[in-house]
Amino acid sequence: MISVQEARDIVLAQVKVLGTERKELLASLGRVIAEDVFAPHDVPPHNNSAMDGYAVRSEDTHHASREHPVTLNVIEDLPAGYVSQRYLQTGQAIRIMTGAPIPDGADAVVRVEDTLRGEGEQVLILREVPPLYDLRLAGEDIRQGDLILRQGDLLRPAEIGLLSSLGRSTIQVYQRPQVAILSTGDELLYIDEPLQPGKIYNSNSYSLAALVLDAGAIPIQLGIARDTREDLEQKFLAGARADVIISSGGVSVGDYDLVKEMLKKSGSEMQFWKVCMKPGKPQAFGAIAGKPTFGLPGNPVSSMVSFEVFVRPALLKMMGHTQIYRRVVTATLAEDFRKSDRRKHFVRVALRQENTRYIASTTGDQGSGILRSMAKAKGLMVVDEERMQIQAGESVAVMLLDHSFSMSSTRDF
Ligand SMILES: Nc1nc2c(c(=O)[nH]1)N[C@H]1C(S)=C(S)[C@@H](COP(=O)(O)OP(=O)(O)OC[C@H]3O[C@@H](n4cnc5c(N)ncnc54)[C@H](O)[C@@H]3O)O[C@H]1N2
Ligand code: MOO
Repeated sequence: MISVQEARDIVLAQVKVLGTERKELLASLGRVIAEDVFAPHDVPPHNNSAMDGYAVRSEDTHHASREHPVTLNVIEDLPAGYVSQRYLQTGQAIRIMTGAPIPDGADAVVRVEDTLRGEGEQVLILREVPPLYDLRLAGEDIRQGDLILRQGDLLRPAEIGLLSSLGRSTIQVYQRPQVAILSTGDELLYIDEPLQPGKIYNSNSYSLAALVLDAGAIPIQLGIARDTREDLEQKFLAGARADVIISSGGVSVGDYDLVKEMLKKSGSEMQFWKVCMKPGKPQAFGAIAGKPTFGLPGNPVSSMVSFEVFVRPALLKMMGHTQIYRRVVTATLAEDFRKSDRRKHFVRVALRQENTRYIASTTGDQGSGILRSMAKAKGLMVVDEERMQIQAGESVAVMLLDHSFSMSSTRDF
């Protein structure tokens, strides 16, 4: 048997980072940027007002107070988006809106709450302001020439906002792999067919496609290959048009596990593994027509767990991510746990938080066909090969299955 670590090293050594493409800014959300971005100009591009109020010469406000206001002549009304053509002289003010460029001659803003309208075009200043008061200086966010984003950075909503503040409408990002998903087995039905004796619905195709989407890649559901050499061969070769192929089923020792045979024969470079893990012991990995191919086990939970352990990191690597693993946290196990073999176990657990600690409890029957226990799980407790039992209260490592939905909470701050 090969260890999980060895298997993962082989997988990650085989898959390569994909090429890059130019995307419209919003469509790049969640992607990894493939260029260094330098600021073409300052942000904000001009000194501007932080408040609605009056642009003034700060020296004009000396000793101004509610009891002894200073009167200034309002020479202009300046909304955001317009540049004043006037030069502010002593004794003058310009009514200014938040974001409007500071007129030449002015060096501070008095917010409207600290003023009163005077006679005609006059304003009463009710407080003294120092130079630069309520000004936002050009370049205080970003300086022209600054390195703003580096190749390899993840584009989250804040990065999208930042790039748009620089006037970038498109951006170079790493491509997303197309992932062909093939289910094998004569027992499988399409989900819109009526249930028949001896048959089950092809659920793996959907859980795997959803995992692919959730990882940011593009699933292509190839449907069901029947347990015949011809059908398998044809479907696998169709899959090779994608960047990655995933199959489920047909990798163990059953009489009908033709996938194995077919792949060995077709000159594809597949290795069949018994990986020292539970679930997910029988697996295959290699290449068909040069495309990385994962032969995942058929059991519904096993295929999802194997995806988490091997496929997801590989897809993230292909998309240029540098952080390719799920977050692992330390939790306290709420119950006793016992193992009967020396494999690395991935145990479905629910998680709750008590003060600063995570408390993990198993989600019930851990059979590889019990998909409900996966639906209840917030994480996979990883129990190393040699650790045979864990007592309630001991610390364990939990890999979070933390796509955005399951990380939302009913608890507010
Ligand atoms: N004699 C042995 N039998 C089995 C072993 C073993 O070591 N010796 N390993 C077991 C384990 S563990 C697993 S995991 C499975 C893996 O087998 P296969 O990859 O060949 O998968 P299948 O036999 O085709 O199916 C297993 C199970 O999963 C259901 N299945 C398959 N595809 C789908 C699908 N697309 N959607 C929903 N469910 C699916 C299938 O009906 C079977 O019940 O082998 C064990 N046997
Ligand atoms: O190796 Mo199987 O995946 O335990 O169900």
